[in-house]
Amino acid sequence: MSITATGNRISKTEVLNTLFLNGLASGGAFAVWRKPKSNKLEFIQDEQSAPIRVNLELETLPAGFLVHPFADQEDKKAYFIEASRYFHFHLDAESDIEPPEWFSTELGEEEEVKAQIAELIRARSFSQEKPAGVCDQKAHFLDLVQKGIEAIDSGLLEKIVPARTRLIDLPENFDLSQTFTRLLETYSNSFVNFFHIPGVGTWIGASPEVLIETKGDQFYTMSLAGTQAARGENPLKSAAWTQKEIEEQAMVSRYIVDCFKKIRLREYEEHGPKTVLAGNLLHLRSDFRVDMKSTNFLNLGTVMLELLHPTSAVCGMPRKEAHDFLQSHEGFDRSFFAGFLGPVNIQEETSIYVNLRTANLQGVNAILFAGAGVTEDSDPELEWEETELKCNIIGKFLQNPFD
Ligand SMILES: C=C(O[C@H]1C=CC=C(C(=O)O)[C@@H]1O)C(=O)O
Repeated sequence: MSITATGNRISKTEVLNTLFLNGLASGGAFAVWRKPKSNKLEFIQDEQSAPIRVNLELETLPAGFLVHPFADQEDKKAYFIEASRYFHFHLDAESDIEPPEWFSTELGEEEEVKAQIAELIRARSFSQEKPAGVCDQKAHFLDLVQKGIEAIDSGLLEKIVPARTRLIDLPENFDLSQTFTRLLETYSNSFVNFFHIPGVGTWIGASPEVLIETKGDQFYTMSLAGTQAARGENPLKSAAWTQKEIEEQAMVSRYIVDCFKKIRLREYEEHGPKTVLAGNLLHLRSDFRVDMKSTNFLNLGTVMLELLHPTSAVCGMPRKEAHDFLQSHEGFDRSFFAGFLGPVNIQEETSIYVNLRTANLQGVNAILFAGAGVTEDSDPELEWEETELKCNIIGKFLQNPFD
């Protein structure tokens, strides 16, 4: 198989293999993603090998891809993949993809290419700067949830979102393009993403949660919480939510409204909550929209990014106490899990997502992450099961993408 001339029919797998191989072989940073409900696959590459960090002033940044860990950063900066190359194509168009000049890379046989990508991942995916910690003991997580419930009962917290990890082996014949393809197919409502920043991290995920989005004059955010497995013919219609889940999601909405209040923003639209599907899971979601022009908040993206992260969907309430609680008791570094990531100023849109349903590739292993919203009515065993479901979202496709 070779991709050479413009006008060639290029399959999805060929495109993905080319993007991953080019990106990993370049020695620089790159990201590949597809936004929720979109058919557009996007690729960005920064060929310089030293990672860049930038201030979070979204409106002044060039086109690029932002990646920020869960933890607050002393310098208030985030990693940035600046677009020295940007490319997109439509996934439903199997033909007539006009590959750009640099795309004309001769690839070998598909099996050989897969093996090369797997080899490069093994060699390049170690993160020296922010290796994610591993904490996968069930007993530890149950104890953590119990401590969270006690902290809520004592009045210290209203809500807490403890997380855990699961360490898995990547298969010998690990197939990154097929894994990514399966995520694209299965999670059409999610932000399917992969990024590699040399020495910093290599992550793959399918996030259902927008943190902030700006398109022209419009600003969007959402509150997402409550989880159950999708069941039956029409899972969206038949879902019933418990009081615990309704309150858990309402707290995330309240957190967003409190942020609006802090900046005296009074004109916003709130829709929901409604039940939404993220692959085989259901969540409760409310959507918020603000007209940045009529409210005279042209930098609302930047302002809200600072106020919202970490939301009470991934940390808890009140924010500081919840953050301190997790630092003291969780037992591992979340690294980029529950941080945020996404494209900035690409075709006048900025879309930043919470980094959920994600895995950190580390050589021959992957670390999966999942958290669960805990309120006073939580049952530790059920919260553990919820994290199992969330870990499976990425885990099953890393281990067996042909299933
Ligand atoms: C923290 C996670 O999910 C959040 C988003 C949606 C539903 C959640 C929940 O039901 O607990 C979490 O707040 C995760 O996926 O690891």
